[in-house]
Amino acid sequence: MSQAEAVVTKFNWQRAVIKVGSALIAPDGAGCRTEYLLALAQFINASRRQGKELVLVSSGAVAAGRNAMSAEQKPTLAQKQAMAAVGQTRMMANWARLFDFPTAQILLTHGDIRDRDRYLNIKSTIRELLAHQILPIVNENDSVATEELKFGDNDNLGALVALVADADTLIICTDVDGLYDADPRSNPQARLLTSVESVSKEIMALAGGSGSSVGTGGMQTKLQAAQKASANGIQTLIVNGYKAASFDALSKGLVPGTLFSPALSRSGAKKQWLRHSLKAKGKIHIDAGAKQALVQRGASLLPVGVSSVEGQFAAGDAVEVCFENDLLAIGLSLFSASELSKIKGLQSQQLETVLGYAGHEEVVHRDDLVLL
Ligand SMILES: Nc1ncnc2c1ncn2[C@@H]1O[C@H](COP(=O)(O)OP(=O)(O)O)[C@@H](O)[C@H]1O
Ligand SMILES: N[C@@H](CCC(=O)OP(=O)(O)O)C(=O)O
Repeated sequence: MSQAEAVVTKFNWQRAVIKVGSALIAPDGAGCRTEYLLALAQFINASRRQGKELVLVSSGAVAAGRNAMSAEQKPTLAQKQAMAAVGQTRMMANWARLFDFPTAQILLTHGDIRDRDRYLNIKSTIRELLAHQILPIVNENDSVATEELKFGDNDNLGALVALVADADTLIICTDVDGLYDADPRSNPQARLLTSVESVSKEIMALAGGSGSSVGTGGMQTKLQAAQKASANGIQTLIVNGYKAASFDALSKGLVPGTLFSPALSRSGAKKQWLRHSLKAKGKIHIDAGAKQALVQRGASLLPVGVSSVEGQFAAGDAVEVCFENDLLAIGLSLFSASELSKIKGLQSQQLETVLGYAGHEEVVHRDDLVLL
């Protein structure tokens, strides 16, 4: 399908994670530039003015720090980690120049996402930054990531961030127009696929590795990310970040590259995850006022509406939310059963005195709650 036909596809979104590859940050293979980031920054500005929310996942720390060190053509892992440590601050300064609102840095390892407490903290941090109109910029914490702690590539990190940030869309900006039926660098006859319903084995087989000197993973990791996102009800777009026209199209709700459909709705995916992947560890019984807030207003569950707690669960565990013994919802509790027993029925401003620390205001945040 031609590029002209490609822009006919439309898409809707409200909260997106935009992943930017090293090639856009460091088009010369080292250092960082704003040349290819201006159109993206304009898109971010325009989208925010429309009330949409964005999180950036930015690669490029290693490339941005490359010039600061004398290293061989093929640096060792330790050298790359040192380059990332230098480059990360340079890259953040480069991003900050593009926006007249605050940006925030979040560096993650795989271990952070696997650890329940850290996972919840990352989730709350992103939520809070978005609520304050601050742009979170995420990268892998390259200086501390060892093999077993590594995401390895920022495409898969992008999919996980989309999940943690509760985004509906993942936009991967790279140096080609989207997914082709063969690597376009080596096959000039390759054709662009404008939409993909499901990331099947056949689709996976189309992807090759990275063609650039700074990229990691090539199209393979982008398809893995699209697969992960799709299974979690998140749509993925792969677009050419070098072209300002890509961002013009995105601003108009048009797809300038390849659109991967979600396998199910976001709420359906959440429900499946909460019901089947996570076994509920306990029950929270709520009063009539809380039931009304949850069902009619889609509100978060606050301690004031909790009447009793059943079972032993830790913060981050899945729990059932019940009203008069009817199962109403399932969600992730931000408090352990013992903490919740102490704060049930209390107003938000009383929590700190009882718990001895200022914690979450909600027991179950509405983003982590599915009505049944
Ligand atoms: N089927 C394919 N369609 C498009 N690009 C492909 C395909 N197979 C391999 N590639 C390569 O993937 C590269 C993009 O991945 P990568 O270099 O890792 O970029 P980034 O730094 O944006 O993550 C393209 O430049 C292209 O050479
Ligand atoms: N964390 C690394 C990025 C690794 C990576 O996935 O790069 P890319 O393929 O350009 O998205 C860095 O900041 O250099």
